[in-house]
This record gives sequence, C-alpha cells and structure tokens, in this order.
Amino acid sequence: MVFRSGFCSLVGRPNAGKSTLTNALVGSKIVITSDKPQTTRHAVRGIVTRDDAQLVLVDTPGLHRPRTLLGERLNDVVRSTLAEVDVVGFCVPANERLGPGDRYIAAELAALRAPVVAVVTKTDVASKRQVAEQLLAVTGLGDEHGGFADVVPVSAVAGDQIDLLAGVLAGHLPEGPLLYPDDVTTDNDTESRIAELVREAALEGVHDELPHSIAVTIDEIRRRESGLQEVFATIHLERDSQKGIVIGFKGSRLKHIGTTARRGVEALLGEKVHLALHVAVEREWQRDPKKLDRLGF
Ligand SMILES: Nc1nc2c(ncn2[C@@H]2O[C@H](COP(=O)(O)OP(=O)(O)OP(=O)(O)O)[C@@H](O)[C@H]2O)c(=O)[nH]1
Repeated sequence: MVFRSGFCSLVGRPNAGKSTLTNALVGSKIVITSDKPQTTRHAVRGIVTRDDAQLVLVDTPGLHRPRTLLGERLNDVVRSTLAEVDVVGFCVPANERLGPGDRYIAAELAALRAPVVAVVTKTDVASKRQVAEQLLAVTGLGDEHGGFADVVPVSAVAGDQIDLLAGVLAGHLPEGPLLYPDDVTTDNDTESRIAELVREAALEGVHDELPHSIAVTIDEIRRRESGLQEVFATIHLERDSQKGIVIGFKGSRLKHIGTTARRGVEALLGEKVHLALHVAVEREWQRDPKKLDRLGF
C-alpha cells in the first residue's frame, strides 16, 4: 500500500465553514468558530492520520480583498501558506449563491501549482436541488479557471461525507512518511489555544463590529505553590466604547467570559485552572504595524 502525506489548506470567503470543517476532519475542537466573519486569525494545523495517509491541515483566515493593514497581512499569510501546500480545499456554502468573493478566490487559486478540490459545505441546510445546482455552478466556476481536481459536497455539522473528503484530499498528496506522530491532532502550542478559547468566549453573542477588534494575548502561565495552575490573559480592544461591551454591567459579562473560557482551558489542560482576565484598549491596533507585531500578527 502506498502511504501519502502532506499539507492541505482550506480556503473560502468568510463564513464558508472552513473552521468547522477543519474540526470535523480532525475530530477534536482546535479552531474557534463563530457566526461572525473573519474570526480565524492564526494558521492552526490540524492533523488527520488515516491508514493510508496523513493530512496536515492548515486553516487559513478568510481570503478577501484587503481593507485594513490587518487584512493585507491576512492575505500575505494566506498566499504564502497556499504556495507551500500540496492540495487546497476551496469551500463554498451550498446555501448561498456564488458571489464576487468566490470568483476572486477561484482566480487566485488558479495560479497555484497545487490541485484544488472544491468543497460544497453546509449541505444539511440546503435542499437536494440546491446542492445539485451548487455543484454545477462550482464546477462551472472551476472550468473558467482550468478545472477543479474534484468537487465534493459535505456537511461538517451532520458529519456527512467528511471521511470521503479526507480520502479525496489525501489522494492528492505525494507519497511520503508520517510527518507527525500518529497520536497528535494538532501542533499548535498551548498558549495560542488558550488565547483562542478566551477570544471565542469574548465573541459569544456580540452583535456588532467587535469581532474584528479583539485580540487576546497570554501574559503568564504559572503554577501556585498550592499546585493550582494560573493563567493571566489580556483582551485587547480598539476603542473605549468596546470596553463597556466586553466588561458589562458591574463586570458581569467579563465574569461570564472568564467562566466560559476557564471551562475550555481546564478541558484543554486536564486540570483546575485559575484564569485572570485583563482588558486593555489599544487604539487602532489593526492599523498600527508595531501593535500588530506585538499582538503576534
Ligand atoms: N448548518 C451548518 N452550519 C455550518 C456548517 N459548517 C459551518 N457552519 C456554520 O457556519 C458558520 C461559519 O462557520 P466557520 O467554520 O466559522 O466558517 P469559516 O469559513 O471558518 O469562517 P471565517 O473564520 O470567518 O473565515 C458558523 O456559524 C458555523 O456553525 C455545516 O456543515 N452545517
């Protein structure tokens, strides 16, 4: 039997379902998802190990036309990531018509050496007819750009065709050995996973521009003499007005964020954790190269 291994990147416009699909493929929660666009800031790797292949997934932020400096950096990250992967999964939701965003991405992908597998996502929220029409539309879009290697409909939420997709993606990898031990599902470091859990909790139920303005840094992780694990994190915002939203009446929302995030961190570390959150306003951090550097972008 031939064993294959290599890297795969899932791309698609914001909200296309990339993070959820990554989680479904990997089978454990490693990437934050949210119903707000552009919540994925870091390229997080998930690792799918099968009998016949090992697929290392690089989850990328939404590929979109740059608006702010942050947007430009995201696209740089996306482009340099894409140049290195062996196969690309281009995600398009089954329940939304193809738009300019999809066309823009399809045109970008045509320049890559890697084969592109089109993935029609969220089939559980589309009718059979909608799915069939989307498969045709996506195939047509591919034909305008030299053709997609495969077109696969999936539902990450219902778990439909996820295994099949993993097999299709793996089939496009070169022959090669295991790149990571077979019991590893992610090589993302603990610190950034904790930061993501805090950010995810802070984003919960927020209905405005806030998601684009939140970054989380981990200031310190230390063990008290009593043995209790302590984590100190800062939530960075862009404007004073956002502070009220995050902190809430008499600190109630911040407390809720802390409780939610702590549960996730405890599950991640497998022990009780004391999580201390601090909120800081960094004016216009998205547009300031120095601040972007400091926040790790
Ligand atoms: N019903 C259904 N919803 C889905 C499915 N996959 C994703 N979603 C939802 O679609 C929304 C966006 O999913 P994400 O996985 O965060 O999308 P993304 O492409 O990573 O988004 P960005 O990080 O903004 O680029 C979330 O509310 C998901 O719960 C699916 O298979 N079925």
